[in-house]
Amino acid sequence: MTVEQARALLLRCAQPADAVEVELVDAFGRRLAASVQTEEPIPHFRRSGMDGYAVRTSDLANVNAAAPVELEVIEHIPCGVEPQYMITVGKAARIMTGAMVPEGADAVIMQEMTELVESEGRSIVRIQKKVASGTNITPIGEEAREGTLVLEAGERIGAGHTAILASLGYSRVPVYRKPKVAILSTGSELLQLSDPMQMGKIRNSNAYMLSAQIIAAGGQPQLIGQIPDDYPRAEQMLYDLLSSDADLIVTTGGVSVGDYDIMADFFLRWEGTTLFNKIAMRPGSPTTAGSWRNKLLFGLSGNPSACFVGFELFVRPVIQQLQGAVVDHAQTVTCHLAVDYKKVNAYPRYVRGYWYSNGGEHYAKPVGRDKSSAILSLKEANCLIVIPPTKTGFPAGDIVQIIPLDGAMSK
Ligand SMILES: Nc1nc2c(c(=O)[nH]1)N[C@H]1C(S)=C(S)[C@@H](COP(=O)(O)OP(=O)(O)OC[C@H]3O[C@@H](n4cnc5c(N)ncnc54)[C@H](O)[C@@H]3O)O[C@H]1N2
Ligand code: MOO
Ligand SMILES: [Mg+2]
Repeated sequence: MTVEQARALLLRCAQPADAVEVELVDAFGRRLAASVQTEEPIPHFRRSGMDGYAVRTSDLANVNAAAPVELEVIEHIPCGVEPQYMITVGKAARIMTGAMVPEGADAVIMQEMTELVESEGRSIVRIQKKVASGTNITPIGEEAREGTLVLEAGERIGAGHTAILASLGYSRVPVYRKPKVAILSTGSELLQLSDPMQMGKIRNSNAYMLSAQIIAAGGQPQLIGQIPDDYPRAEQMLYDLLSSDADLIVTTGGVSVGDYDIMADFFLRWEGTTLFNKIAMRPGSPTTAGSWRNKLLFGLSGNPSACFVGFELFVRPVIQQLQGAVVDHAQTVTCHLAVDYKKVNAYPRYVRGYWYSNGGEHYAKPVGRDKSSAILSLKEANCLIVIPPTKTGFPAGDIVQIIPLDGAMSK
């Protein structure tokens, strides 16, 4: 099965979770659970774009430096105040940026183009230049008419979304619930983080790496712990988790063909439907997944880098779709290979890489050690470079696609 086929199968099984309401200040990074329309036009009143004077341009039709026009200033209009008077022939109003333009006025002339004269207790503004009708006035509805769809369900709330929600009066926002993702690690070699090192054993790094990846994807990780490679115990634990309130279950380790690869056995024997247990890719070829009563169970590889890649390609899009995101395909960026890639591959390879721009072009190069068992190179990677199957490798300069790793598998 190809990566694309496997993703399509998984995404067919993932329905958005229910919605919850959160305070607007807590909504950043969450996904909207409802679309948002304007109730009023934006802006909802004619707004001045400058500090100056609201005028009738017909009063300035014949104005020039030799023949200035003098208008009587009948009102001062600060922001937030409704004007009291209409501007009629020969009149003007002092007005501030953001304030409501009075009836009758059809332009705002900026203060720097005018001169204010006080004469017999009256304020007179002297103008020497013409302005076009509409100058420095933002018309009603310039940005959006009443009833405009401004945000769609599933969009991720950023700073701009927050400004829109605030201006529309959303102190609380409907967002999708964070999917709960249970993480279970398998392996008799696994130590707790605080355990002293023992010969032949390792600490359980995958669970914590996955926890970080789940948070980055918008999910809520549940660290269930680790179990030895003991089939009856694993089976009991897995059915308990499948019946729990977790939205997804992710396991690590034990999916290959080894004597103690208990997850591979489980996926052969369980009551659920195994969607795939082998993917045409490296690393992570033994990545396995299935569904049990509409709940997905992922068996990711134990090898840290294979586990990482399996999560990015398959679990991340599911977590995103559970929050209403539209996940159609992995979003890739076209780059030049910055160095030769000479490894022979029978399958597409998702190489941990670093991508950057130089002279207006994007480049990507593999980082560190490319082995599935590697841990240290993971922190260097900001992308996965997609290397198609090759018998000869690719020279530097060739075009490749990359998948950015800044949480950007989909918009
Ligand atoms: N004869 C074959 N051997 C292997 C094959 C194969 O096709 N034929 N596939 C290889 C590939 S590819 C991969 S990937 C791995 C998959 O291994 P498993 O998913 O079965 O994982 P384990 O056997 O449990 O462990 C592998 C490796 O990862 C370490 N590990 C496990 N859990 C963790 C953890 N929580 N944190 C950190 N590291 C972990 C474990 O100690 C092992 O070193 O199989 C190849 N073999
Ligand atoms: O598929 Mo394995 O992840 O290459 O090492
Ligand atoms: Mg194994």
